[in-house]
Amino acid sequence: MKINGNTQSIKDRLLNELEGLYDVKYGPRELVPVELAQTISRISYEINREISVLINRKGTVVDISIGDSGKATLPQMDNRRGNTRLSAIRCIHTHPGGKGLLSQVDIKTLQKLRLDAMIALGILDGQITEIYVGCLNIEQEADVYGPFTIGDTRLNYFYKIIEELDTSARTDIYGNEEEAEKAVLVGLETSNSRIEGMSLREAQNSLDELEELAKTAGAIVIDKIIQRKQNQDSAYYVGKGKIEELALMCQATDVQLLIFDDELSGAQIRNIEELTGARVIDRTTLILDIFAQRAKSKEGKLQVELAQLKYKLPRLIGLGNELSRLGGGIGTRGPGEKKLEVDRRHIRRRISSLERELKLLEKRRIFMREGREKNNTPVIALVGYTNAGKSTLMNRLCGSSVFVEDKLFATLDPSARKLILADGREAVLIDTVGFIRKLPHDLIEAFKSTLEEAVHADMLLHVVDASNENAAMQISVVEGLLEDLGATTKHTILVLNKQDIAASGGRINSMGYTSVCEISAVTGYGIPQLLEKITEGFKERLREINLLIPYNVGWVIPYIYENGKVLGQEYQEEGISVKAVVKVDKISRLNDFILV
Ligand SMILES: Nc1nc2c(ncn2[C@@H]2O[C@H](COP(=O)(O)OP(=O)(O)OP(=O)(O)O)[C@@H](O)[C@H]2O)c(=O)[nH]1
Ligand SMILES: [Mg+2]
Repeated sequence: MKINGNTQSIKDRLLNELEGLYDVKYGPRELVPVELAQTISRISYEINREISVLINRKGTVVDISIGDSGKATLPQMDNRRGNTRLSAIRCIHTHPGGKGLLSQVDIKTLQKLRLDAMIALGILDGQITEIYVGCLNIEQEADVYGPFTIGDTRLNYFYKIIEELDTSARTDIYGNEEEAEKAVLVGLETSNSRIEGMSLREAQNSLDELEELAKTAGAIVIDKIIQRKQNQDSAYYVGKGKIEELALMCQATDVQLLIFDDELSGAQIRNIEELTGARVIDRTTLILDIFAQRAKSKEGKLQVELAQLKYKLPRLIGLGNELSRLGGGIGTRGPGEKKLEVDRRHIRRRISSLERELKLLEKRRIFMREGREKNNTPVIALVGYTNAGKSTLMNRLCGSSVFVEDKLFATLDPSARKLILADGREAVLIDTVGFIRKLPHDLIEAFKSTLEEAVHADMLLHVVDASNENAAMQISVVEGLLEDLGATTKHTILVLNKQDIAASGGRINSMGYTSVCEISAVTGYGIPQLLEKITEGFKERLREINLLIPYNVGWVIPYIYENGKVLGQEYQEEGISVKAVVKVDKISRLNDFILV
C-alpha cells in the first residue's frame, strides 16, 4: 500500500506513519475514527498540505493521498453497486487552514465519486478545531452538517442517513450481489402468561419462526437469544445489560445485524444500534423486506412499498429529534432538520401517489369481481398460514403453474384460475397471500383489498400444514385474521395438507368446520375427495330468490321447505308472493316462478 499524490520532500518517517493507517481496522459505525483523525491532522500540520483518507464501510482504509480531496482516487471503482447507489466509501480529509467547511472541490468529489460522506477536519496548530460532514440527499445535492468536535457521538448517527439514501436506491436490504449477512435474533419472554413454561415456549416458537423469516430474507442466523423480563424495556426492548452482552458478542463473531422479534420504536432502534454498533431491524421490517423481494404484480409491489413507507415515516421522525439539534444556534435552522423535512415531504408525496394508483387498481379488481358475480361463477379462495401449501394445491387442482417455493410468502398476489368441479361446472379458484403471526398492521391494511377476495368468495379452503407441530396455533392465527376481515360465516373446508409427511394421530381440532379433508397436494392423495367436497359444498350453497306462485300450483312451497327456507310470503291477486333462500342446484326447477 502506498501514499498517493504529491509525496515529494515528505520525510520517510511521516510516510511510514501514514502507511501504518492501512493496517488498522476501524469500527464500521465510527464515521470519524478519533486516532486516525488525530494522526492525519498532526502530519498534515507538519507538512502543511491536505491529506485525504478513504475508508470503506467495513472500516478498512483503501486510499491515502496527499493533496486536496479532489486528488483522492477510488482504487477500483466498484461498478457492481450500480450507478444509483453510493460507493460505500467515505473520505476524511484535512484543511490545514483551520476551517472545517467543505470547499467546492470537496462537494464535487462527493458527487462525482458518490461517496457515503465527505468529512473535512479544520486544523489549527495540529489540533482538530471543527468537523463538517457532507452527505448526498435524494436530489443528489450535498447536505452539509456541522460543526462537530472530534469524538462527538452524534457523528455516529450518520450511517443512518447514509443507509437511508442507499436503501432508497434499491428495494431490499440484502441486495443479491452481496454476501449473506450474519445475524443474531433477539426475543423477549414477558411473564404475562400464568402457566409456567407456557410463555417461554411461545417465545421460542416465535423466535424459530423469525429464524425462518431471516433465512428467507437471505441472512445467516448465528444465534438466537431470549431474555426473560417482566416488561419490555422502553429504551432497549430487552435489558440494557443484555444489549451490552450482545455488543460484545457482535464484535467477537463479526455480526452486524440484530433482528428483534417485536416492533421497535425509533428510539429503541437508535439506542441499541448506538450501544452495539450493529444494524438493528425488527420483525416487521424483516417481513416487509421479504414481501418487497417477492411481490410480483404491480399491485402487490405498490402495496408493499406503501406499507414500508408508512412504517418508516414515524421512525424517521424519531431519528430527527437527534439530528435537528445539529448545527443549532441562534437564527440557524439545523441542516439536519432541513434534510429530514425534505425526506419526510418526499415520503408523504410518494405515499399519496401510491394510494391513488392503488385505488385505480382496486376499482379494476372490483369490476372483474362484479363480472364474475353476474355470471354466477362460484369463487373459492385458498387461505391459510404461509407455507401451508396453498399454491401447491392450486397447481394440483387447476393444473396451472403458480409460483411455488419452500420459502415463506411465496405468493403475494392473488392469482385466479379456472377450476372444473366434479359435476363439470366451472368455478374460480383464488390463491392468497399466506397469513402469519404478528403480521405487521400496516401490511394487513395494505393487503386488505387483496385479502378481501377471501371475504367475497363463496367458499374458503383453509389449508393447513398438518405436519407442522404448531399447526393448531397457525389455524387459530388464520381464524383470527379471517374474523378481522369479516369472513367467518363462509362455507369453509378445513384442508389438512402434507399427509405424506404428517405424523399419524390427529391433534387438530376441526370443530366449527363444515367439512374436513385430509390431502397431500404433492402426492395427490385425497384430491378427488376434496373436489367432491367442494362440489357438495356448492350444492349446499343457498341463494335468495323472489317467486310468484299461482294458487293452483301446490308442490312449490313444500319443495322450498325441503331445499331451503321461506323468508316471507304475501297473498296477492295472481298468487302467493314468496321470498326464500334455496340451495343453488335446486333452483332450476323453480325457474318458471322466479321474479327478476
Ligand atoms: N411433503 C409435502 N410438502 C408439501 C405439500 N404441499 C406443499 N408442500 C411444500 O410446502 C412448501 C410450501 O408450499 P406453497 O404451496 O408455496 O405454500 P403456500 O401456502 O402457497 O405458501 P405462501 O405462498 O408462502 O403463503 C413447498 O416446498 C411445497 O413443495 C405436501 O402435501 N406434502
Ligand atoms: Mg403461495
